[in-house]
Amino acid sequence: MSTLAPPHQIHTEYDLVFAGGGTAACIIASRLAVAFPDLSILVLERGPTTESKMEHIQPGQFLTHLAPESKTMQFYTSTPSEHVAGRSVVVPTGRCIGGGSSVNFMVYNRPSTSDFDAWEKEFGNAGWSANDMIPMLQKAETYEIDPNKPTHGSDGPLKVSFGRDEMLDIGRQYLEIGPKLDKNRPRSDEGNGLNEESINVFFQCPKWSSTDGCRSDVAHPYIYNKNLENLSVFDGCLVDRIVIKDGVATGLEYFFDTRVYESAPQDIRSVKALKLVVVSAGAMGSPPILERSGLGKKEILEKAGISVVNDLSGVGANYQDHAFYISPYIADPDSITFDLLFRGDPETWRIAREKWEMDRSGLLSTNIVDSCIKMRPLPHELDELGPEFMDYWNEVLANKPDRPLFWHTISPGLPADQSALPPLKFMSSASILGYPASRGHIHVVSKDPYAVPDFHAGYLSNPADVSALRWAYKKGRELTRRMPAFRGAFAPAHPQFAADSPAALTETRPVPVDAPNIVYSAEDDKAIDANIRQMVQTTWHSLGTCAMKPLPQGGVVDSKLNVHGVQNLKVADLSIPPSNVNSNTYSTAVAIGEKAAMIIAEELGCTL
Ligand SMILES: Cc1cc2nc3c(=O)[nH]c(=O)nc-3n(C[C@H](O)[C@H](O)[C@H](O)COP(=O)(O)OP(=O)(O)OC[C@H]3O[C@@H](n4cnc5c(N)ncnc54)[C@H](O)[C@@H]3O)c2cc1C
Repeated sequence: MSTLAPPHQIHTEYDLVFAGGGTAACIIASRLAVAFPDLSILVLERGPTTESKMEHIQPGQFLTHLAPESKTMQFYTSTPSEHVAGRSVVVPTGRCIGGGSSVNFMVYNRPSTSDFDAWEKEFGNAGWSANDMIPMLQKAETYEIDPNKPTHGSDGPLKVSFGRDEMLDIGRQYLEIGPKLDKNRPRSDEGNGLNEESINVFFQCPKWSSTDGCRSDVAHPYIYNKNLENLSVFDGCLVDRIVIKDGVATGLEYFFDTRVYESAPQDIRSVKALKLVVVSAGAMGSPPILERSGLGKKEILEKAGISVVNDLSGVGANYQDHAFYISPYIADPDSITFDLLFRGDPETWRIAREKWEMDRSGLLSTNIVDSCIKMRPLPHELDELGPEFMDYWNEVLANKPDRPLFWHTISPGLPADQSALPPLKFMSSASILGYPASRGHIHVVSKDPYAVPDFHAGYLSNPADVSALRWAYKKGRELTRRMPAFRGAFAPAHPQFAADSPAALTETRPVPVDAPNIVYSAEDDKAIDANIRQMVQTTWHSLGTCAMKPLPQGGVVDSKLNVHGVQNLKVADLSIPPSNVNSNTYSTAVAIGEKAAMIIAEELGCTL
């Protein structure tokens, strides 16, 4: 990590200037730089460079970025909330060139057709339906698993594969036991077909990595490996605000970020954008930049001492994530899991490094998710979810059969703070809520770009979300207790059931597949709900804070990504989805990046 003054030679003007150099930004900037060799493009990223760094190349290093002292992650602490047992949840986001793509867990998952269709039909955004967006997904990827599979891509820059090695045994057991336990949910070779057929099937989970054991970030294929002369991407540049004159965005003001360049002078610098400013700082980074520029809700800006340029009430509102609920179980000590790697065990790391260097195999060549299911209640299961779930069901899911309620896996290891864990091997039953009903916000509280924002994650403020995760707990537990590697629940992280309850955590060996399911009492359900509120955390899928909607509905950008009421200013990243997408969001950020590049290219007079 460099701590010297930045060596950058940043000119005073460029044609296009980007605030943020993450997933969407790298794609847009690269596509435009290739299409328009005469255009000068600048990307200012606050985090460090990622070029050729092993922690961004070896997939198995994903958890290292979440260490508290990490310089590649920005941590946002939410205000304490009664809905999560008085806790302040922490939401990290990628903070480096490549953004989330360079630090994420590489789980490959794609939205449902109805997710994109809603953006067009329900929010009036022409050009954003699934028919428009599926080609964007295809353009970006090479689906190494089967390049000819419908809706997948065959020659895009991002590689998708099952990784270098065979699945780890816990992933294999999940795929074997799941369909045996649940006859209505068979195994399939496609869980990402974006349609109804991909729901309620157990499938091997693809990864955003190549068969040669490397992470598929955006920074390497779109930026570093292309070496484009008209594209400058600079690290350690914290964008403070957009310069807006007479309703037109004319450039950016920025500092050199002290977390990357400790000794850099802290004077404010400016750069002109002759044609366009693109804010692409992610769902947590874009609203603060807009607000510091006077674009936001009047009352919030005035309270922060910022002059209002345009009263846009939607900036920073509508915050969404996918609530994540992990229930850890103890695994057979002979299982292969990530736990020793997570704990930093030197011998495990030595072997993993040797394997990766030898033939790109081993734990460092993979992530922690080998198999999964996108689960949706069947008609006869709806009663199990309770009455407070039904309004939500009718509104969000009932008429959209391609939407899951949650995504589920059982992972070999426990990706958590290791300092508090006993030296066991774990398997984690993990559920990610597809379309949480709860909403939060992120707003600035002052002009200072280093000031901690007012962030409220909003998790579980709607009881329907708790009902969904309660059901997920029960489903996950039934599957886990039948897996051969099961050696009992890790009780401190589970609901505190009464000792005489049939739900008490007494089992220490697997039960037969045809064993009866556990019957939970109303008291047990309360214990589960309390545990959900204690345990729920981020899935790192922040989105929706500069929603693409009409202004009267609280929209921030229009369907061409123009900020309402300002010329030459677009937002393009995961802040723009007006509604959520089923599960892991990298693919959606990629599709938005490809779409934004197309929109801007068309406006500049060329078809991509
Ligand atoms: C830990 C983690 C695990 C994840 N796991 C998965 C997964 O397994 N599968 C999946 O599909 N998705 C996953 N995701 C989510 C996915 O990676 C993100 O949703 C996606 O990358 C977001 O893309 P984006 O372009 O919107 O923003 P980002 O990629 O976050 O880019 C925004 C960039 O802007 C920069 N920035 C912010 N403010 C400023 C400023 N003021 N000045 C300059 N630069 C600024 C940030 O540093 C960042 O680099 C994960 C994310 C994280 C953080």
